[in-house]
Amino acid sequence: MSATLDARVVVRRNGFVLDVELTAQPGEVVGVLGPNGAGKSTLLRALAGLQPLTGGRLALGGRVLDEPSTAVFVPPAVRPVGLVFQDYRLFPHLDALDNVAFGPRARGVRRPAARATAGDLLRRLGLEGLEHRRPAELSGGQAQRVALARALAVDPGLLLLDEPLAALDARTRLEVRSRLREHLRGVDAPVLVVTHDPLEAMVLADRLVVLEGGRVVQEGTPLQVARRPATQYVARLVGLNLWSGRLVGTGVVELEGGGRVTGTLDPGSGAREGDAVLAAVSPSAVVLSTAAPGPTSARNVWPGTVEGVELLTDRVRVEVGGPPHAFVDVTPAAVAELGLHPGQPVWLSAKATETDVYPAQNRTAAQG
Ligand SMILES: Nc1ncnc2c1ncn2[C@@H]1O[C@H](COP(=O)(O)OP(=O)(O)OP(=O)(O)O)[C@@H](O)[C@H]1O
Repeated sequence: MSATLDARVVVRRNGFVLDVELTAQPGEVVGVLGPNGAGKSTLLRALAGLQPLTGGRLALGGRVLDEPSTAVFVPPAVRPVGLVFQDYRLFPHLDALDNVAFGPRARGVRRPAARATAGDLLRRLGLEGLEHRRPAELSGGQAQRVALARALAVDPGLLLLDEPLAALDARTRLEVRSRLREHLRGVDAPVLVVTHDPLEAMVLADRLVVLEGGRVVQEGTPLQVARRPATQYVARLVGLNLWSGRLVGTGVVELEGGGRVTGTLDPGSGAREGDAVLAAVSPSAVVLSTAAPGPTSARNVWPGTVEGVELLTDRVRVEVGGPPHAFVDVTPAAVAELGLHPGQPVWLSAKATETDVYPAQNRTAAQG
């Protein structure tokens, strides 16, 4: 079935308000990212019908599934929605084939036809030969594919996946992630993948929707989001320094927390003097020194104090209080040579060409 998802999901509960507009095309994979408590699960549950809307409207292919104002509510069991739970929730007493055949059976398809559909799906997902294994006899990655097959068996108009790789160990996750990406590419329905893992979202999704506090704070392709984070949360996820302020000259930003930075502003961005803008720079593009740098080509030079030193896999990330506050990546050798420690005064510099300046309201920009 191929249908467009068109929803405004409003759920009010115990002081928490989720209010999200969401559209997705057949074949499009949308990654929903957000910190704990942002409302990701609530959104997923609302789309599946496990959490009724308190406002708004949910339509799939023009058919209304939930609309409180008109008292329309299609119960989850008969919704054309496939859901893959984080822990898969396969029936332990049924083999893979009957787990997958369950959905069509529950919708009235006769056993031989339901099993034939299930067999086809298991083959498509590379599980031929495992039809008669029970969940306990499958690896994590195989169980995940059975859960995906089960969700696809009802030919869903919308496919939802909740943290699809969370139950796997780190080593398996890498392999399963690329396979899952291929499988999701072949689905002829809008697909929503909820995750708090940015890498998972970037790899699996065509488009990202970032939720914070029940609202969409950013939307765009993985590349747009990674290059131009709209909030501190997103900046942390994609590993960039992000400062907000106002544009006071060509590429010059007066920062909210004090100080100025000069960056590169895309002339097509439409930003004018006085506009709220963001400046982003990679921690690897900031240079740290213990003495004031002499003449330098870097337009941004400022003093700060080391607040923390953290070893990443191959680099050391130094947190420096400003203003502006910054994360700086240095080599482990540099930490030793410079004797970096908390409380130490240092100098930072960053080139204007490495500092990206863009309008703060980039939700609409990212959609274009
Ligand atoms: N069953 C519930 N009853 C009442 N409030 C709830 C319930 N489940 C979640 N909440 C609240 O709703 C808000 C959104 O929670 P939700 O689980 O949707 O966030 P999330 O983004 O999925 O978070 P996480 O990444 O931690 O799973 C939170 O404030 C949470 O405390």
